[in-house]
Order: sequence, then structure tokens, then C-alpha cells
Amino acid sequence: MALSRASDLVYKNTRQWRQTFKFSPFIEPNRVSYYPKRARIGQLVLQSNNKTVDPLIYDSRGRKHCFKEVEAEFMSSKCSDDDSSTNGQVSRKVLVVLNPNSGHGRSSQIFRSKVQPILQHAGFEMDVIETAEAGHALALSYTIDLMTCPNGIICVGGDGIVNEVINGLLRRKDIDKAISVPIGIIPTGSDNSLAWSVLGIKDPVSAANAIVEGDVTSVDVFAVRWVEANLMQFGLTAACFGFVSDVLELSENYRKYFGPIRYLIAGLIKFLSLPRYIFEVEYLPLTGEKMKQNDASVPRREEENWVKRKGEFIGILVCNHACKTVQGLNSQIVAPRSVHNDGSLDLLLVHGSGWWRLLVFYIALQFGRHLSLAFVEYVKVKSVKVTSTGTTQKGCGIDGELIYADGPATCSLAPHQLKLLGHHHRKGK
Ligand SMILES: Nc1ncnc2c1ncn2[C@@H]1O[C@H](COP(=O)(O)OP(=O)(O)OP(=O)(O)O)[C@@H](O)[C@H]1O
Repeated sequence: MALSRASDLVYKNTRQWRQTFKFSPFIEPNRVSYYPKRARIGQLVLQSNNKTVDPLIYDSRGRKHCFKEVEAEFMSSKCSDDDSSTNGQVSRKVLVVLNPNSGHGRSSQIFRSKVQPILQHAGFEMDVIETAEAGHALALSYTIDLMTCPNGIICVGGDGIVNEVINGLLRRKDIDKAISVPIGIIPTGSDNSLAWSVLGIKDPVSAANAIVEGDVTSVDVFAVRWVEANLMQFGLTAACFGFVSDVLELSENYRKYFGPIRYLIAGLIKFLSLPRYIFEVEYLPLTGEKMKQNDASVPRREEENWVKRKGEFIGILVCNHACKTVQGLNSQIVAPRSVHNDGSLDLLLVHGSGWWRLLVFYIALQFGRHLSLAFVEYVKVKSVKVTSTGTTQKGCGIDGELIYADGPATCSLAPHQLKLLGHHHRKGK
């Protein structure tokens, strides 16, 4: 059988059950009565409401499809799982990593009052660790015995704490085991772009419910490498250079007093004293088929079609998903064609300099019109190499965290995907 169980859930005190399997329709397509052409790896969800069985397939883009045949093997698997539950409840062991400093500094209070009761009621066994400083979450996920949290690591905070956790996991020697541990996100940070863009979730209670449901969504991971500095950093959201990374740097000065609106204040100050950013950018466009996951260490061969751009750029953004921001208008989607698991990155180059151009870009972005601007270049890529040739800044923002390193930075997909706890949010839903 070409199916493996991804998660399961038995609701307490009811006869309802729900099971999720990963499936690969290309392995045994004849078993599936109808499957979508574009499905690669998806999930089959069987759920029962006491009497009816309502099997559904979610393809890799999160769309729902009917599945007419219910395999007997699913049913027997379901029965054996029921046996392993206690009082109709399956216990799940997770590690909770909480950044007490994130957002307005109330993540601890929000977690304990609103989220913990939901998880406890659903039978989660939790070790809750509050981070003491930056870097603590990375050290934890790098060193933790994964047997103590087989059902997930739940990050409470912003995109930064998730970034630390994945950087710890992806640096482990037992990487295969590490990437099988799903990541949950309770969004209490200043901006939780990952949870909002990929899962369609922006509040902690919805996030807790999504975690309880037990679905998982695979996401690509990108890596930024600075060969000269012998440094590499993983990310799930975006890498940025130019104006945005300068705003990130400045905004840290205002974290204590202004919380989430620090980005707006720093953006305004930077806007009024806008420097000129000069870069050399080379990118390898995505041609034809989706890039294979293990093609991540893209060899830089001359015969490949690298495209070169040199000059002034207000900003350079390399996006792994649509990059919506919780703080902007709903229509603000930085990389509207980006898909979180399509094996490619979306590059946005904002050419030129000057406050007027920045203002036009910012307003157009709010209304989702930025891609039609003549000075904006948007392209799907396999890899991007960015070299700062000016003196204005050297920082690179990755998932909202600033990294300083000398020399060219190369951004490409990592060989592994990670799993997020929660179901992919479909467009228009
Ligand atoms: N206890 C702590 N004290 C100070 N900084 C911390 C602590 N724990 C984590 N950090 C650091 O705080 C930074 C921001 O964390 P996080 O992303 O969770 O919150 P946020 O900045 O409010 O949200 P966002 O990144 O989405 O804007 C990260 O760089 C992280 O390393």
C-alpha cells in the first residue's frame, strides 16, 4: 500500500474519528478512483461522523477531491489506532518553545490562558520552555532528544522563533528524524507571515485548533550561504536585501517601546533618509519543470542561464511563499505567484532608488498592483546570488532576522522540506 499515516485524531467522548494519510498518487494511481492531474504528494483524510464515512483527498495545493473507494486496509489501521488510545483520546507529546519577548510581550499570558487549555483538552503532553535570550530556541531544537517530542515542536512567538527552531533542526546529525518532527506555530509575534500566508491563520486560538486537528502541510526550505564567511542560514519565508533589511535593523531599537508598530516607525525614518543601495544580482530562472527537491545545491555552471543585473535597487526580496503580512492590508501580498511547496523561489527586484519610487512601490503593494510597475522585476528562480557593491549596508534579513556577513550571498532551496502543523489555506477560502 502506498500510504503512510501522517497523523490521527480521536475526539474525546465521541465516536467521531479522523485519520490523515500521506499519499503519492503516482505510485499506485489505479487505487485512486479520481485524482487530480497536478497532485504530487497530498493527504487522504478519512473522517466519520458516527455513521457516515466521508473520505476526501487534499492535493498538494490544498484543494479537496472526492475519493470513492475506501480501502479496507484504512479501516483496519483505524481500528488498531483506536486500541492504542486511552479513554478515546490519543496522547501526543510536543515541545512548546515560547518567546516571552515576542509581539507585545504577552505571548506567555496568551499561551497559558487561551492555547494551553485547548491543547490539554485534546490530550497533548507538553513540555513548555520559555526562551531566556536570542539563540536559546536554536540551541534547544539542536540538542533536544527528539523522542521527547515526536508529535511536534510548537513555536509561540513570531517568525523569528520559528526560524531559530528550524535552524537548530536542520543542523542536526539525525536530520532525517529531525525533519519528520512537525512544527506548530502559535502566532503571538509582531508579524507572523508564515502562519498567515501558508496556513491562513493569524490568531492563537485558530492556530491551536489547527494543531489539534493534526493535519500537516509541507513547506520548502531555503538556505542562504556566504561562502567567504563560511556561514549558512535556513529560512521559510523570505530573504531580503536593501531597504527592508535596513528597516529591520532600525526597528530593533524601537522593539521595547513600540512593539509591532516598530516596523512602521523604522520604515518612516528610513524612508526620510533613504540611502542608495547598489548591488550585483545574478539569478538562475526556473525553466520548465519544477525543480527537484534534491537539486538544492545548484551547481553554478557557466552553460546555465544565469541572468545578471547590476546597479541601484531599492530592495531585493527572495520569497518562499506569498509573504502576506499581518500588519498590511489584506490585499498586500508581496509574492502573489509564490507557492510554499513548489520547489522554486520567487525573486522580486525593485530597481532604482529615491523616495518617490519607494512610495509608489509601497502604495501599489498595498493594493496588489506592484508587479505591474515598470521598475519591478518578478521572476521564479532556482537560485539567486546577491553581492553588495555599495557601502550603505551589508545586512540580509531572513524571516525577519538580520544576518551580517561579508561577501556574496547565495540563496537557493535546501534539500529538505519541513512539515507545519495545520492545513494549507486555499486561495479564496
Ligand atoms: N527571551 C528572549 N529575549 C530576547 N530575545 C529573544 C528571546 N527569545 C527569542 N528572542 C529573539 O527575539 C527575536 C524576535 O522573535 P519573534 O520573531 O518570536 O518575535 P517578534 O519579533 O515579535 O515577531 P516577528 O519576528 O514575527 O516580527 C528573534 O530574533 C529571537 O531570536
